[in-house]
Order: sequence, then structure tokens, then C-alpha cells
Amino acid sequence: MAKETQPVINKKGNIVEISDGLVRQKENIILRDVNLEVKPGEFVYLIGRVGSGKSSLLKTFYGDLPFTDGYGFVVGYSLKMLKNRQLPYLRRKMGIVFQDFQLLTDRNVYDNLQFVLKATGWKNQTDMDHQIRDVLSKVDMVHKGYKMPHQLSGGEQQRIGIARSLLNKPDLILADEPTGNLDPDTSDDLLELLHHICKEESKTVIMATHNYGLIKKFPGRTIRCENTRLVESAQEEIDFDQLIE
Ligand SMILES: Nc1ncnc2c1ncn2[C@@H]1O[C@H](COP(=O)(O)OP(=O)(O)OP(=O)(O)O)[C@@H](O)[C@H]1O
Repeated sequence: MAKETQPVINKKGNIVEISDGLVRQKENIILRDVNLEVKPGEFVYLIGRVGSGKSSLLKTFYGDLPFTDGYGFVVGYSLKMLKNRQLPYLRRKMGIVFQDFQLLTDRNVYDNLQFVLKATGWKNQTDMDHQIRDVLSKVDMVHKGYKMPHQLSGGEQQRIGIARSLLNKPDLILADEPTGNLDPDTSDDLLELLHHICKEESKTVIMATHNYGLIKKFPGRTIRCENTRLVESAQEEIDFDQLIE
């Protein structure tokens, strides 16, 4: 796959910028008047009640939902002008982490990672070996490459999910409820890892979560989806109890 060389930030220095945007699921408007600016290296939490639009917003960022109104810029791409053929390039610049890990169950960790590399155009075996080792070491799983997904704990599977998200050296990580299937201690470890990757690897992270305990433990910029709008306020002003479903 050819390299795309346009800068991942826009003229205002944002890696993500939406102004006057709409987020839709078919004919339904999920979020309106969406205004959001994210600088490289930020860690942003996206919160809100069930069905408030967190996943829809993330899907809009990775081109899974069309962006039809307003200005939308993500990692160098205009969301409005996005062509189908550009989707693989956009998605190479971002890593996506899902709640349910989404590992291929019929192959081991190494082959899961190699599958993604091959699908995104990597050919040289030595380069692939090196890259797989590198991402596994970032999540402290370098000796688990031979394991099948079912031989790993939930926390370990999510570490592999994060390793997979790092394979193409993305600038942005989108994590949709990444701790949703993990127990509290494992969730803490995972958040520590994501914050570490944000800081040490200079990645931008946008994470949707219901786990407000985690936000209190690992503070960060917090944006709410509320009544079809995005609302931002200082963390100490958020009444998390109001948000519990
Ligand atoms: N594939 C779809 N087709 C039509 N409507 C959808 C689809 N997926 C989600 N929706 C609707 O869009 C709205 C927002 O859903 P979304 O999944 O973005 O919310 P969420 O905040 O991520 O919720 P949760 O916390 O449960 O993950 C909901 O009303 C939902 O029913």
C-alpha cells in the first residue's frame, strides 16, 4: 500500500476537528452542532448515557458513518470528502480498540497480528516479525505470541487488541469502551497502559467509557454526549451520578 504523506494535523494544529457537525445513523440525527478540537497527544474521555452517541461519534471518525454536514477533519483527512478508496489509508493512521477485543479465534496472537499487517500491505517477513515484537513489547506481552486467544485472560486479550491497534504506528487511538468486559483491577491496568502509550509514544487517545471510577482515578479531558449535543466541562463539575443508567 502506498504511503500517504499529508500532515496529520490541520492548520490550527488539531489532529481531530469537527465544527458544526452532524452525526447520523441513517435518517436519525444522533448528535448535532458538534464542535470538537483535539490536539496531538491529548487523552480525551467520551462519556454519556447508553445510546447517547459515543460509538456513533467514534464511527464517524473512522469513516464507518458518513459525515455530511459541517467541517470534519481527522488525522489528515476531510471526513466530508472521504472516498471509499481512502478508508484503508485513514484507518492506517488510527488504531481502533473494541470492547469485545475482536481477535480472530482460529489463530494465535502472532498470526492475529501478522494477518493485520499483511492486510495493510506489509510484505517483508523480517519487518513484520520486528513490528509484531515491538507492539507486543509495548503491551508487555512479548512472550505470549504463540498463545491462542482462548488461552488468554480478558485483560491479556485486550492488551493484544491494543498491540494490534499500534501495528501501523497510528497517530490516533480510538477506544470504544475498552474496559467494558474487564474486572476493576484489570481495567485499572489497562488504563495505565493506555495513558502510558499516550504519553510515551505521543499518541492521541479518544476513549468512550461508562466507567466513571476510572476517570476519577486517571483524570483527563472529559466530553459528554448529552441530549444530542457534545458538552465539555471541567471534570470536577461533572455530576457522574447523573450519568449512571
Ligand atoms: N446501526 C444502527 N442503525 C440505526 N441506529 C443505530 C445504529 N446503531 C446505533 N443506533 C442508534 O444510535 C443512537 C446512539 O447509539 P450509540 O451506539 O452511538 O450510543 P452509545 O452512547 O455508544 O451507547 P452505549 O453506551 O450503549 O455504547 C442510539 O439511539 C442507537 O439506537
